[in-house]
Amino acid sequence: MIRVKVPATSANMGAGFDCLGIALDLYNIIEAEEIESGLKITIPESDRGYIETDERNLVFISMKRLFDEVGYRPKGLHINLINNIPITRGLGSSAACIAGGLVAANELIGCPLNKNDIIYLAAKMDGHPDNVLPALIGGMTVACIVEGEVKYVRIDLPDCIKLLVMVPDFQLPTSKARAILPQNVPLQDAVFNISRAALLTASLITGRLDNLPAAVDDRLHQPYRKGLIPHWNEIMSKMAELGTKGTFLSGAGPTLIAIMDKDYDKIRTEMDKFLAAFEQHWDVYVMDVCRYGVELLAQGKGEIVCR
Ligand SMILES: Nc1ncnc2c1ncn2[C@@H]1O[C@H](COP(=O)(O)OP(=O)(O)OP(=O)(O)O)[C@@H](O)[C@H]1O
Ligand SMILES: N[C@@H](CCO)C(=O)O
Repeated sequence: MIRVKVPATSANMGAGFDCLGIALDLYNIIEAEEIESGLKITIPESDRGYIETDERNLVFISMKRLFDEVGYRPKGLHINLINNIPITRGLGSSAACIAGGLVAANELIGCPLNKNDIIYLAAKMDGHPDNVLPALIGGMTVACIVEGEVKYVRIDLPDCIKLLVMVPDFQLPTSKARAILPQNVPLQDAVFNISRAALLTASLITGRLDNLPAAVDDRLHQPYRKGLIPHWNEIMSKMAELGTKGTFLSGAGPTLIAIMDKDYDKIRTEMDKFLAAFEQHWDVYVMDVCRYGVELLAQGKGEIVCR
């Protein structure tokens, strides 16, 4: 039996559409073993109706993709899923299936693929590397796909940074949140975003946290998606008033994330109270960045897979 622990992730971080991402201290566990025949997928009772338990399950699809890639045919497969990452909320639940499923399959058959093979396969499956890469290697990642390879840098953020993660009680499929984006954007909007994505990355590397509220601003996706998030403007104003270092839509939404460098619990309590006035229910968490990405769990100990 292989056990893999894979983190939630937040893509885009405002301006870095499809290229920036960060791993969060919140995990799913995938257990997998080869059995004599058939496919058996077990999931938590609370996920019934949300997650498929047949060949359409994304963990199975990802494992099969790796087996096909190396020409391996398992006799049968048992997959057990322990899920903590909210589904379809912009916290990389699908990327966790892809990253965790590929790593579990690779480990199950003696690691025929190396780290870079897995990163590329995962990015191809998800269509962009901004969730799967931090899920695999942890930290904050900057990445693009170039000629059959993912070119990337992994960044450790300053220790004082924690994230306020605000998860509403409704789902927003990535497919729906991508379908509303325009196919072309004005040159000024492209310049607006590349300048801020570069500023965000450079500021996080050098500790210039004062730049962050401006650096997470975006014109490529949030202006189109914010209509899908009730009370967007009020929430953004409140976050600025509380002195956070910038708030952004997590991935395709609907979760919102604020960067904090102090007063973590005070801000969480304030936001909890503020959001309670709205008709949707919001769960509000303070989360650390996950530094290591996917881990192989063996006898209670974690082993980092993608060093
Ligand atoms: N634990 C899981 N097991 C199997 N399938 C899952 C699991 N979690 C998510 N999925 C699949 O992924 C789909 C959600 O993917 P989607 O890209 O819409 O949201 P997300 O990954 O949570 O958000 P984002 O990509 O914005 O971070 C679900 O509908 C389901 O098919
Ligand atoms: N970059 C992606 C992340 C969600 O998969 C998006 O914003 O659509």
